[in-house]
Amino acid sequence: MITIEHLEKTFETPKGNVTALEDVNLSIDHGQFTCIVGASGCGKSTLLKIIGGLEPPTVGTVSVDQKINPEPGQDRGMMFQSYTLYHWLTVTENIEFGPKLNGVNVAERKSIVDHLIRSIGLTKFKDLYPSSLSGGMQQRVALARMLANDPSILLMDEPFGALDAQTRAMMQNLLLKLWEENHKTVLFVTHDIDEAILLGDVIYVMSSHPGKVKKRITVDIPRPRADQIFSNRTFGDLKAEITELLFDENEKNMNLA
Ligand SMILES: Nc1ncnc2c1ncn2[C@@H]1O[C@H](COP(=O)(O)OP(=O)(O)OP(=O)(O)O)[C@@H](O)[C@H]1O
Repeated sequence: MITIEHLEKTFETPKGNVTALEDVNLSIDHGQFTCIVGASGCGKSTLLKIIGGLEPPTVGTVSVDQKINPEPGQDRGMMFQSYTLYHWLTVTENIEFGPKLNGVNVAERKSIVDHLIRSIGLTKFKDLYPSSLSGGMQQRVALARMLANDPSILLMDEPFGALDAQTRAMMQNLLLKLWEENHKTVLFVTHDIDEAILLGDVIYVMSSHPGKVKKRITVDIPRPRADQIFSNRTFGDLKAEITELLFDENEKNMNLA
């Protein structure tokens, strides 16, 4: 569904060129849950923005459903670590914002919003504004707002990075539940190795300066995973492997600093 070939991204800055990504090649199947882990600055966000059409590649191609280097589109929903809800709109209005913009009629909008608000467990909070919600609740609304446009690809940039451990575990379970219902294609950036193994079918470990794919790892652990995964032997082996791969990158970053 997504194929990336020889992707390079160089930013021109007053201090010279910064090559964020170099010769990145990867391929993501329809319905696959793919995680990207890598040291800070290895180009994870840049990669997601290029796939989302928010940044053009310098060299190479991103093909999404056979469209080459596509502009931003409804087929790709994005979610970020920072809380990005419209603070002047209620929970309901935030979720129905996209469908309304797309001219979806009132009855259909209501059905989309009711279903999503139930899925994220915020029915009682539907008329509140974001400022009255906790961080975890805001991210649940952000998830619902992304899903309201029914994108086939979810591009998620450390969406749970700012949440406490318990809220994060709850969000991971919610995302897995929704993904198991509809099997959308997910590209999920995280710093958290446990999270990547819990969620991903495939993990790309990136190296930095410039960002490249260091290793593609298949997570061969049966689903559902949430309850038993931490005692799974494969989990331990994968965690040790990824930790070692990232340790080298963090060392490299420290030496560059
Ligand atoms: N708009 C920009 N202009 C100039 N340089 C940029 C720009 N965006 C990103 N970069 C540089 O590209 C590199 C990759 O940045 P990016 O934010 O993609 O990394 P990241 O892996 O997502 O980092 P983090 O994990 O810290 O969020 C960094 O060196 C960054 O400084």
